[in-house]
Amino acid sequence: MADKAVTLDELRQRIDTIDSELLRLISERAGCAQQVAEVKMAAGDVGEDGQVQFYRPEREAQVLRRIMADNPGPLKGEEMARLFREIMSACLALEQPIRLAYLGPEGTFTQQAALKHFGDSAVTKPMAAIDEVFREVEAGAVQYGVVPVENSTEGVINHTLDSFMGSQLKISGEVVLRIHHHLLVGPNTRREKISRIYSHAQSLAQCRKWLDAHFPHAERIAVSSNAEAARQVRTEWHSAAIAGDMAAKLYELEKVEEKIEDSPDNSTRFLIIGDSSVPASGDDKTSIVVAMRNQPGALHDLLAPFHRHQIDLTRVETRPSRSGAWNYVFFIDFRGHRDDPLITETLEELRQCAADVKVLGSYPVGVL
Ligand SMILES: O=C(O)C(=O)C[C@]1(C(=O)O)C=C[C@@H](O)C=C1
Repeated sequence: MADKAVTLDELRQRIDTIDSELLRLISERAGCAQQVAEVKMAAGDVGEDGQVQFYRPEREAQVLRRIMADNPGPLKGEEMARLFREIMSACLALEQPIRLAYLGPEGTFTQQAALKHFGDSAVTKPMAAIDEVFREVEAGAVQYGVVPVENSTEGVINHTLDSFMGSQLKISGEVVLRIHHHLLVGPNTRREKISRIYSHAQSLAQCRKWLDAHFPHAERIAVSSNAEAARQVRTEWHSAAIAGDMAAKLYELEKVEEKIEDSPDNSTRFLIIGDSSVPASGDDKTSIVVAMRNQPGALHDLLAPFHRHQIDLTRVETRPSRSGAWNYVFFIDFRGHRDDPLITETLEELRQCAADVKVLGSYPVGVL
């Protein structure tokens, strides 16, 4: 005879017991975090900004990596890490709530990236422009800033690279977000009436083929952000916006069509900027900006130390330097931490041939 099937009531009782256990364990963890705060304060564990370092990016990356590696399933590793991300975010808020500025307005992908990286307990403040995010952090009004730096289809965000040139801020983390664009309309708009489509220029470019195929005659209007596009179309019955989930939710728009981006793996990388250096987490990246003398073979000289030491370059970008016409600087990202002896040696060799080398920061490779 087959085993008696488990009933819904029995399963719910089991879930209740497990939830009580989870509740106890999460509370115990939160109590530990409170003690961590006391230990840090007693030890005077201050960073370069003179403040106690409650937020520890390298430790958070290690916690999340371990959770993903040990996850037994059936939940996916990423899903489990997201749950732990929120637990840690709430634990950090008990130590001291973290304050962030991001490229706004509310509802942008940058806000989504900020919450993905820091969790929902972070206190966030939208800024109107990338350089304002830098200024807000420099002024000490917030501890960290979140800015976009490159998109997989549209390339680098020059404003962000240029802002680093005149700033002493360091990179303390990165977060990569899959970007899904939707065609959104307000409550009184019908699809066949759409004659204008608003979005940020980058998003219009990322959906160009889809727009050519489905709305070849609609006027495309570039505005300052996707969230601004979403705000605008709420009251325009003949208009649609291209924006993401956060903006759709914030402005209560209807999705006429989902995931209209031309490239299925459209993603944007964001940087976390702050005052303090981050110790090694075990899987790190370093970003530097290098000014080369204007002479033949400069690019070769620049890359040679990396090649010699077999260092994995993940990005090389060129930008005009601000010091005069025809002078360029290189933004370089590579695997490894500035405290690794191999990286220290590479940077030393680089300094011998470069006019200037500035380390923007070593930080954990994005986990989520
Ligand atoms: O380990 C620490 O330093 C903590 O403060 C604890 C904790 C956590 O909840 O695990 C919380 C915040 C930090 O950013 C890192 C980790």
